[in-house]
Amino acid sequence: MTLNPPPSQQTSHSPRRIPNRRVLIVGNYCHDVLIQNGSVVAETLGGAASFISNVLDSSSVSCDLVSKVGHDFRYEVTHSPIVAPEKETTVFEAYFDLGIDGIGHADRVLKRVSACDPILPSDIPDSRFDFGMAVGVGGEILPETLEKMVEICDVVAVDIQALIRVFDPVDGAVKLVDLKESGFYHILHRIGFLKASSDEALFMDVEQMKHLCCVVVTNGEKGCRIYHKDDEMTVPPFLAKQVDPTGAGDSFLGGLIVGLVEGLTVPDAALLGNLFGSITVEHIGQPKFDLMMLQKVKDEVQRRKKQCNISSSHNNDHNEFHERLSPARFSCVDSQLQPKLLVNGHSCDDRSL
Ligand SMILES: Nc1ncnc2c1ncn2[C@@H]1O[C@H](COP(=O)(O)OP(=O)(O)OP(=O)(O)O)[C@@H](O)[C@H]1O
Ligand SMILES: O[C@H]1[C@H](O)[C@@H](O)[C@H](O)[C@@H](O)[C@H]1O
Repeated sequence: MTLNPPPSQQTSHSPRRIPNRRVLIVGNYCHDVLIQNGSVVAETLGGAASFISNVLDSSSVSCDLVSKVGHDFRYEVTHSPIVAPEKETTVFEAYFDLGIDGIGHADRVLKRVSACDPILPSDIPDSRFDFGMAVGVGGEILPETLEKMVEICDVVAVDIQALIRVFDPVDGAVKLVDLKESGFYHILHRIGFLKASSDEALFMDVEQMKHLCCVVVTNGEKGCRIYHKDDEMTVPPFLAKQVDPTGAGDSFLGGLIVGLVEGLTVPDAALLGNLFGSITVEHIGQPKFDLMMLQKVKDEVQRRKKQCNISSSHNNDHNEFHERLSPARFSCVDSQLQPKLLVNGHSCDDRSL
C-alpha cells in the first residue's frame, strides 16, 4: 500500500506565478486548565494550533497561523494571534477524575468555559498554500472558513474536532454531533485528510468518508489506522510513558504534515505523526523537543526518502523506518522531569486511584 498524498485540490488558480507558501494553520489558541481531585494541577497554552505549530517550527517547516485570542491571552507565541480586545481567550478545563465525558474520553472530561470569536474567511490571507490545516477546538471554524481554505490550499487536512464539537449551554461540557449533521459535510469531498480519534470516529461513517478523502483514526497507545478508498493499514505506535494525553492528536497531525511536506508517503508521514504524538503525552502542555532528537529524525526522513527513491518495495515496509526512528525518539528529555504526573488520568505516585 502506498497511500500517496491525494492529488492537488487546485482547480482555478493555475498557472501560478508566485510559489505557494508552505502550510496554513487555522484554529484558536486557548488556555488549558488541568484539574484533578478538585485542584488545578496545571495551566498551559493549548489549542491544536499551538501544538501543531510547535511541531512544525521544531521541524523547520514554515507556516502561517491564523488564530484569535482575547485581551487576557497570557502566552508569548512565535506566531502572533489576532487579538479581539472585547473578548476573552477560549478556555478549556480538563477534569481528570470525573469519569467518561460526552465524547467518550475515559480519562478526562472537557469543558469549554470561555469562547473567543470565530475565525472568518476575511481573517485568512489571500495567498496560496501547499497545505492547509483546519484545527479548531472551540467551534471557531465556520463552514465558510473551511470553504476559503479549500479554495486557497492545494491540500487541506481537517481535525474532526473542529467540525463536530458542540458545547453544553450551562457548563460548557464538550459533546459531539454526527459529521453529517455538522454543517460541514458538503465541503468534505474537497479536503485531502480527515483526522479523528477513535472516540470521534464513532461520529462519522468511515466506510463512506474514505471514498471522499484519506481518513486517519488515531488510537492512543495503539498508534493509528489509515483508510483511503480500498486501502487501509495500521501504523505502529512508539512506546511512551503517558503523563498527560492533551495535545497528542494535535502533535500527531503536525508530524503527519511535516512528513507530507518532506515528501514521504502517507503511512510514513503517519509514523512521524505517531512519533510526535508519543512524545507529547510525556509532557504537560507544549513539549519542548530535544534538538538531537529532531536532527536524528530529520536524518532518518532524508534516508527514508532516498531509500524509497531507489526501491519502491520499501514503501510497504514500515518496520525498518520504525526501528530507526525509535532510538532517535528515546534520546529526548526524560519525562520524569515533569513537575506533576498524570498517568491515564491518575497521579503517577498513586496509580491505584
Ligand atoms: N500512551 C501513548 N503511547 C504512545 N503513543 C501515544 C499514546 N497516546 C497517544 N499516542 C500517539 O499520539 C497519537 C494521537 O493520540 P490520541 O489517539 O490519543 O489522539 P487524540 O485523542 O486526538 O488526542 P488529544 O485529544 O488528547 O489531543 C496516537 O495515534 C499515538 O501515535
Ligand atoms: O489544548 C487542547 C488540545 O488542543 C486538544 O486537542 C483539544 O481537544 C482541547 O480542546 C484543547 O484544550
